[in-house]
Amino acid sequence: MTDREIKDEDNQKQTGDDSSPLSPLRGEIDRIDERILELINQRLEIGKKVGEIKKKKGSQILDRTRERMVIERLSQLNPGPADESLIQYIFNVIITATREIQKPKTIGYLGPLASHSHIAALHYFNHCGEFVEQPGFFDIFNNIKRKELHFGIVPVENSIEGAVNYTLDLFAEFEIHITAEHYEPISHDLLSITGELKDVKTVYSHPQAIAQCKNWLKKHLPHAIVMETSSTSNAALMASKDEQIAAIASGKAAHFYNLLPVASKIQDRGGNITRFLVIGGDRPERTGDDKTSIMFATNHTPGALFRALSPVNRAGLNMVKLESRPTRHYNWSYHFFMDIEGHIEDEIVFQTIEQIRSQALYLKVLGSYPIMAKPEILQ
Ligand SMILES: C=C(O[C@@H]1C=C(C(=O)O)C=C[C@H]1O)C(=O)O
Repeated sequence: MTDREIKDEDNQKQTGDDSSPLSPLRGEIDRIDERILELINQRLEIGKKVGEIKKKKGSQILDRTRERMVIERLSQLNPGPADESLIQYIFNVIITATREIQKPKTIGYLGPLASHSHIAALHYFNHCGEFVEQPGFFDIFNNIKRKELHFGIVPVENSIEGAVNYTLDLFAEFEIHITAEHYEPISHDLLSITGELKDVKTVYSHPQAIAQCKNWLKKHLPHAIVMETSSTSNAALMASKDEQIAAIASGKAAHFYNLLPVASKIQDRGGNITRFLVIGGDRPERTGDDKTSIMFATNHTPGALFRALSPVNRAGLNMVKLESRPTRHYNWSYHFFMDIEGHIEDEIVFQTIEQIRSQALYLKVLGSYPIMAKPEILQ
């Protein structure tokens, strides 16, 4: 019997053998889950029909008034013990899925399956939509431009490693706007087929993940061979083919590649967060708590950047980010990427950007979108 089969049997013993007082209750839960599953799918089928009628009538998919009524009615009907906020949370997800199925949006992410970009996309879009694996960041931008994708999600900054230059450079190359920002905590698990430390002879992962788990590996797997892969999800794919290979990858990769955790959260340091940008789709309306991203280039003359930044200071706006990247047209000339608080529809933001434009060689507004709170994470 393999270790995995023994683990499965242990699980069964804990949960499903006939003599356990848990088993009739677990049986009931299974049957209730089947009914919930069937009802969710029925609701989605009806959603599709509603969508067809709306398409014929030329009406909008989203009907906020109706959505509010649905939630309020259920909150009133709710006999408990489910908390009102739980009911609202669950039905908001179901309603989003019912809306999405009427006009599925396509979302591009850097693959393969279970990459950090994929996980960020699933979290940001609440698992609703068609998630399309892309071979590179360039393809995400290019396919949005060609209208093959509605949205894309790309990393722009990591709390430990800093700016993701490749993404910044693509904003210079493409006329693609930012719709939202999303912070994704990055955590590493060690995954393998058996989930047993003693079976692990080789560890695969992306160099960055290996570096972030160095001490753990030294302590728990001092003799293992460590091999680099192009992504953590590629490592998970390798581990799914050989019992002696373990991958440092996200916990979610276990689910996609049918792996078990040997150990969880093995990074030497907590607080690793990546900021992603959602690109494409409609331009978001002003919410009152927004951020505007711009990029510009200045003359290569003394004080040019200082002059370009002075309007921000004069207007009393909060500049929350400034990055520079070589333009790659002329040596020592730079693109500047700046985030300021406020929406381009705020008069003061608009006027300030126009003043920067008058000082710049060129300026492009990348988008105004709601500010997301940075998550506080502990190891
Ligand atoms: C299904 C509909 O489309 C959307 C989804 C809704 C839902 O899931 O209840 C409600 C309103 C719409 O935003 C509908 O209009 O009834």
